[in-house]
Amino acid sequence: MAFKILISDPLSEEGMYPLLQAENISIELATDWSQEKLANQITEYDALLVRSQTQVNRELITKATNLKIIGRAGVGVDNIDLDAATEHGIIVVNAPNGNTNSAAEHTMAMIMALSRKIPQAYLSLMNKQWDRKKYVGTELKNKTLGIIGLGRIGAEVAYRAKGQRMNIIAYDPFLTEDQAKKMDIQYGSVDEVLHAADFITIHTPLLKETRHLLNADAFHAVKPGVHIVNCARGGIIDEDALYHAIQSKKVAGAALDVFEEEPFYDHPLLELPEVIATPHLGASTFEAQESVAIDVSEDVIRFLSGEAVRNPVNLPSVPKDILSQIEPYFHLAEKLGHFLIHLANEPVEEINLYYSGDLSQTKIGPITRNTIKGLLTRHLGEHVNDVNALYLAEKRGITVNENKTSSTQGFTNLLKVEIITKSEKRSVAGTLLNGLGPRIVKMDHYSVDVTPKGHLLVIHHKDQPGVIGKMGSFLATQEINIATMQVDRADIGGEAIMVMSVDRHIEEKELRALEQLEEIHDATAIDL
Ligand SMILES: NC(=O)C1=CN([C@@H]2O[C@H](COP(=O)(O)OP(=O)(O)OC[C@H]3O[C@@H](n4cnc5c(N)ncnc54)[C@H](O)[C@@H]3O)[C@@H](O)[C@H]2O)C=CC1
Ligand SMILES: O=C(O)CCC(=O)C(=O)O
Repeated sequence: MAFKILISDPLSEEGMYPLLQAENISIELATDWSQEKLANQITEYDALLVRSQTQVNRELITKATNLKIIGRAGVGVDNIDLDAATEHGIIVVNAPNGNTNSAAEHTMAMIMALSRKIPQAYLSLMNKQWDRKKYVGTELKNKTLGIIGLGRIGAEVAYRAKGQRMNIIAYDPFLTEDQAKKMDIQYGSVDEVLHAADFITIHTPLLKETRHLLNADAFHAVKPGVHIVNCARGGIIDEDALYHAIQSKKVAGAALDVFEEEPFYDHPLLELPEVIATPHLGASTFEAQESVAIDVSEDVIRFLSGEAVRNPVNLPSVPKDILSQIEPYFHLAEKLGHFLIHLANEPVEEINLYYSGDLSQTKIGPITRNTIKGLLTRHLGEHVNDVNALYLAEKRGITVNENKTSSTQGFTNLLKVEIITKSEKRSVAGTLLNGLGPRIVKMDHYSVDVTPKGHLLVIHHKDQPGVIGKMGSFLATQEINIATMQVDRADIGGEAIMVMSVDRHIEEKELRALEQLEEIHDATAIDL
């Protein structure tokens, strides 16, 4: 059978070589097609290969009635509607490693161009001016580089910046102090990075939690005269806030490779002389493009020939017959993982899973992997799946232990998940209640009965009369409706918890306002 492959963003010709060599595959280039033409023609194709430009949205996917695989030649899959692809049974693969080096080099080029005002000086020279006073720069040596997101690219930037004799302070939710020490860099919280850095560079994915990570509050906290670099994703910086921070001279300059909306032909930030920019060129080198194109081409060929792919983004790895036996536990496990990671105040070093009752008789490997997936997705994004979850945990130095126990604590099946960080142990346990579905029944040493779905609010507070009333009034003033509420306490008058399910997402600033109430120790919002 011959397969038809459509390539809708420019890919390296050398990188397409595996496809050109493969039997039974024909390629069509659609780099100049409009989104409309793409939507009209997509039904003819078995595979679609893209970079970051093509918007593989639900509308396109719905029309792609023959599509089996989407290959993303690069890391970020935010231009692909993964839920729609999964619903339509289309596998998405990416190339997470091929452009790391180029993106790190581009970041260094941006840092250096920014510190020495090279683009501005070049423009001035092109305008026939020889101005040596205006373009006095700043040395990098002995300056502090703050790195937010120390994954593949962030870590490569750290190595290179050390070569410039910069001091490095970094924050990543998976970075421990020990790991930082081994890399000879300083470990810091986001606030510490903001306060200490002369240059701040971001290398996180764009996630719910990283959207507008650098906002007006963050620019308020930074050192005056800081330089900002973003070669990760537009949207991680609040562009309006950056504009005002530069205008007020709090931020001395910014180097941007990525923007909230791309492409654009006119952008307010580019009217500021302190801003230098490139049109999303981080991965645009011959080497990176060849490498990512080869990686996705090979995965597409593997998939169309019935072989296992190397970089699946949304592929369920569990065979259908096993999945049908464990499916309800599978979902419970992912929710438990996702719930628990929100209780971690420090990087997780160890994850322990305790299976008991009926669960100890089932195949637990896939359930463990889905728990880890639930835990990691919060910070690593949608490319974590049950195929790569254990590998990604190991890469971050997290130990995973599975245990089968006979202690069912009265439930016919129970999965307890425990995380250990440098200074604490947190846990959550869940069960499948016959006829009632999944429930979270323990949070640390407290007993609860919570359906793991929707918007949850977890509060630690002092057990005393009136707290529940105060909470209710506060939420009412924010027009947040409470659907269910659970309360438990350690001792009368001691530490207590409330777990509520509410009708909408609770914003960070609402949580901080809640914590201003005297009896509330901390408030956490979890969307499951
Ligand atoms: N400009 C360009 O052309 C390119 C951009 N990228 C983008 O660069 C970014 C980083 O890519 P990789 O390093 O390959 O990804 P990665 O997955 O290896 O690293 C991302 C890191 O961000 C961390 N993180 C998540 N939430 C965080 C938070 N709230 N605060 C601090 N750290 C957080 C994660 O723990 C992880 O270690 C992605 O957004 C990717 O799409 C990647 C390649 C080229
Ligand atoms: O395809 C490109 O050039 C963009 C690369 C990128 O942003 C990524 O891999 O996340």
